[in-house]
Amino acid sequence: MPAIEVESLTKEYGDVRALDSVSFAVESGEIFGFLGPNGAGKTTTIRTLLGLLKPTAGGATVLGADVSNERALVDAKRRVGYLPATLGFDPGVTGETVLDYHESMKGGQRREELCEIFTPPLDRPVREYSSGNERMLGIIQAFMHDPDLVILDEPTSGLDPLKQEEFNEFVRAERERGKTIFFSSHVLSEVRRVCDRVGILRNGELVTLEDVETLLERGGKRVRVQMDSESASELVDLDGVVDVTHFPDGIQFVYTGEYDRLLDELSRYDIREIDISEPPLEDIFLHYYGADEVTGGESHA
Ligand SMILES: Nc1ncnc2c1ncn2[C@@H]1O[C@H](COP(=O)(O)OP(=O)(O)OP(=O)(O)O)[C@@H](O)[C@H]1O
Repeated sequence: MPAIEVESLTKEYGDVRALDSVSFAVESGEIFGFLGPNGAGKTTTIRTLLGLLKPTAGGATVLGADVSNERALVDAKRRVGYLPATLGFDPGVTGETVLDYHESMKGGQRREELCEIFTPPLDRPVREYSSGNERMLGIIQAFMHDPDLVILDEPTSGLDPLKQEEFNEFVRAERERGKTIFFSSHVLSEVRRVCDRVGILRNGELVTLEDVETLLERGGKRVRVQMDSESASELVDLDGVVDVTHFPDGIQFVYTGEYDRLLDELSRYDIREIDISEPPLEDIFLHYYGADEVTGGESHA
């Protein structure tokens, strides 16, 4: 049984269609990346999975419970952890009190262990917390009852790079323990390091659903060649050459065709230097999002 199953899910807010017939499944024991620029519909999907919003059409199940069946969902949610994008802890109480409250609601068998990895100043009131400390408190809260499924909405926002990496390592270890992680993000590079599969949402529609390796393979290779400009302008006519940038000393492009064809073509020219590398994930996403939206999303990353 999949941990999450979403079937033709549509959600409208008045005239705004935030989700348009979205379908996907998250298998038990995987880290599933849920990606999209701001406003794509990620939070709407998560809030529907948690029973906080009613679908306009279609539906979903979480750990086998229909999200429209309140009673079944309440039972299932005991085995679910949730880290919202906006945390909203009471600013007047200490971190310790926040955790006591959550422990009394759902249990806290992993609380101590988590407080050693993620280290917010528990004796201080939340109003004195940096955004990174507040995020760490949220992470402890989401995992402390050892849930089978954890839903994370932009989990690393506010964390410094070192803590981000510790968090990513922690999440990978959770998968090894058989847990399922739903990882919503618009930080593209982090998804590559952590997730097994990704669903990409754009304007409320699921535009792709595949494993991260395939996504990268389909993205082709980035090729930077130092050569004279006349040869460079001939090279761009080769099938599979896209996203071309000309430089005074040569050319850079993404190549999505057969490698043999590229090597044959290159052998015809006088090449001073060549560098072939994986394109940044951001470039791959250009094909899914369109340039404006990637630029818009990046500024938040
Ligand atoms: N309560 C609401 N009323 C009206 N429109 C809403 C409401 N909540 C969200 N929307 C709209 O629905 C769309 C999807 O929003 P949603 O918050 O789900 O996107 P998101 O992918 O989570 O974005 P972000 O990364 O910025 O949080 C957006 O166009 C948003 O403006």
